[in-house]
Amino acid sequence: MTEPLLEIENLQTQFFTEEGVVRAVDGISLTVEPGEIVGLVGESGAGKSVAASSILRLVEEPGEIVGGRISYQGTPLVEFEEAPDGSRRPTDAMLSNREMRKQIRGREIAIIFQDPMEALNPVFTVGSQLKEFIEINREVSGEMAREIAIDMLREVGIPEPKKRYDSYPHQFSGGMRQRVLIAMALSCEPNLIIADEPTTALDVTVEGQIIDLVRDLQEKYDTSFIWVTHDMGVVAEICDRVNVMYLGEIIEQSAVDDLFYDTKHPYTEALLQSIPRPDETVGQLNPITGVMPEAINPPSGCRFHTRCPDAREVCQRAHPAYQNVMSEGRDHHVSCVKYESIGYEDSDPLETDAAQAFSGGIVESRGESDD
Ligand SMILES: Nc1ncnc2c1ncn2[C@@H]1O[C@H](COP(=O)(O)OP(=O)(O)OP(=O)(O)O)[C@@H](O)[C@H]1O
Ligand code: NI
Repeated sequence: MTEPLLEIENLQTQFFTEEGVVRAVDGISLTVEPGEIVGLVGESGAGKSVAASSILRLVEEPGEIVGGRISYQGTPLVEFEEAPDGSRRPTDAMLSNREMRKQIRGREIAIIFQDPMEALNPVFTVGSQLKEFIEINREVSGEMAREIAIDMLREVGIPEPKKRYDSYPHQFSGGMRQRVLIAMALSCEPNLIIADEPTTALDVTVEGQIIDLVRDLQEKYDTSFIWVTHDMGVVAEICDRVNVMYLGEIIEQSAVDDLFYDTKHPYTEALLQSIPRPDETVGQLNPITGVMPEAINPPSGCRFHTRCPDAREVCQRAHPAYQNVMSEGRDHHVSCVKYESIGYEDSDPLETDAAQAFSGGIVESRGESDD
């Protein structure tokens, strides 16, 4: 087997706030193989963006990566060891901030954010920003960088790229701006692009066009992607493998078809139930009941037990192990008490929002964060 392009082991990222410690990413592990599109899916607040920015060590204050390991082609981007006094410190091998900036960001791993207006400066032309990015990250300048920039604009489907080079970001539509960001990410020919909900702000037609574009470019350049989304429909269209996140943890991970056709975790099941289908009216949709609890004080045992239709008494005590249960010979990881022999079968059912909803009761949102 070839070495994975990116390997994340037991990554933990926390925010130290006045209210307490937010365990935004709480021990996730995943790999990205060369040429693969790996999905990271889950509801708002699951920790997807924090996980994505941790990879490039772009976590903002008061956040900090506090544990685990990330390696890119064998080079440690994040790595800790125990100091003689028992505290935790970065290893000598872990890249410095300067090395991250000079060697990794942009050149090896690029990131595309949800909001192109935030990434593009409104006072400079689209072309000049793309050109500058190319000059900083590749050993080219002047006319050569300009030509590469125009080629990239053409490559991502911007019509009349020579003319549009001199346009300002506000003269582009949302979809076109997102194409510019994809051009920017691709322009340094990175091996991995992290795309954090790049199509969420776009309408469905434009979203479809961007997804087609990414699929074509992926085939042409063999770039790997980590695709962050809350939309299982997008996962089905674009991903090879998927990680499902809930409250800072990955609770299921498998090949995309196995996730859809051999679903193991009740949370994944609930996410799949909530995808709108053309043959169903909105009334038939099955939204997931309740809201995700706060990461600052997650539920005991299985973190999903408060909303799980299958929850039993044991689920509020036992934190399920993350284990490989296989789908027809392929790796399929899940953390759910049902797959352990710790007495799920003999345990009494729990009254949860979801259990009530499934028996026809009225579901009340238990959201407390907004009031
Ligand atoms: N700067 C911050 N300070 C404190 N907590 C933060 C900060 N940024 C993120 N968090 C917390 O970290 C957790 C994970 O947030 P994150 O943005 O990664 O979620 P997400 O899965 O990307 O959600 P969305 O789909 O809404 O983008 C949340 O509980 C969030 O409140
Ligand atoms: Ni996010």
